[in-house]
Amino acid sequence: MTEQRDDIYAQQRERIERFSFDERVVRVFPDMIKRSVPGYATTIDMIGVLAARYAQPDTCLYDLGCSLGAATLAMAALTPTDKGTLVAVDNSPAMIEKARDLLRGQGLQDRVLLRQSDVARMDFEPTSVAVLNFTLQFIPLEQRDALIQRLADATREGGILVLSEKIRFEDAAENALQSEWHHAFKRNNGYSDLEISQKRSAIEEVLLPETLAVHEERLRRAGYREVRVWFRCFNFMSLVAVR
Ligand SMILES: Nc1ncnc2c1ncn2[C@@H]1O[C@H](C[S@+](CC[C@H]([NH3+])C(=O)[O-])CC(=O)[O-])[C@@H](O)[C@H]1O
Ligand SMILES: O=C(O)C(=O)Cc1ccccc1
Repeated sequence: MTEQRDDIYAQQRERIERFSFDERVVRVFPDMIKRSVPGYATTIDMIGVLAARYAQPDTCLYDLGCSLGAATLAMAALTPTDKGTLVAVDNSPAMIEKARDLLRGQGLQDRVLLRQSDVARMDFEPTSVAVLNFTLQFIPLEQRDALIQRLADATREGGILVLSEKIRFEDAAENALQSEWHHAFKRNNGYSDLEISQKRSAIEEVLLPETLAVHEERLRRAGYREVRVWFRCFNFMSLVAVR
């Protein structure tokens, strides 16, 4: 399949609408995320590695906010079929529709349960590996504590949550510098200043980054015993929290 280039914000727009995961975004999503999130491919590869290490039999392996199922594919490739049931969830109908085609193309339609659902409202079965790979950042702030608490409660002892997020820095100068580096990354990946600035307006009220300290504190409060940063690049990071 040829990947479609993301040119959604290339033309000057009169009005910038709130960013949403609609058909237009879905069509260019693999290109968009690769060119926008530093280290994205590494997070996907290591989710496979971590799933292989922490998956327990008779549990679910959750990919929450799965988009096109990249993390699910990585987990499926590295975990034996008897080590947990793969469950991939997203609330965007357009994402789910395309993810279903992609999973079928990989022969994984019977191995992966694909669900269209709001992860902040769903019930969790016992789990050993849960993944929120750049998803929590889109959940309303007031719903985040309860979601993480319900996930922690559903996680078996020794199980993990992989939490990847765009982060904010308390210190304004640090925040500005890290954002500037992120924009430099995007410019080097072929986005123009106009694209960068229009996309920034579109995601402003939709993607709400929190500080690393806020994430760590929430995870500890929910009952995760160990919380470790395993990856960081500019204002993007990924944590492993062990129950
Ligand atoms: N409340 C919600 N419930 C379910 N899904 C949601 C919700 N809010 C947003 N989403 C979904 O979360 C995904 C975020 S993208 C994740 C990348 C993927 N994890 C990947 O590893 O490729 C990250 C990004 O685009 O920066 C989208 O598919 C949304 O529809
Ligand atoms: O593009 C950006 O500036 C981001 O912060 C990441 C992103 C990636 C894909 C959808 C929305 C935000």
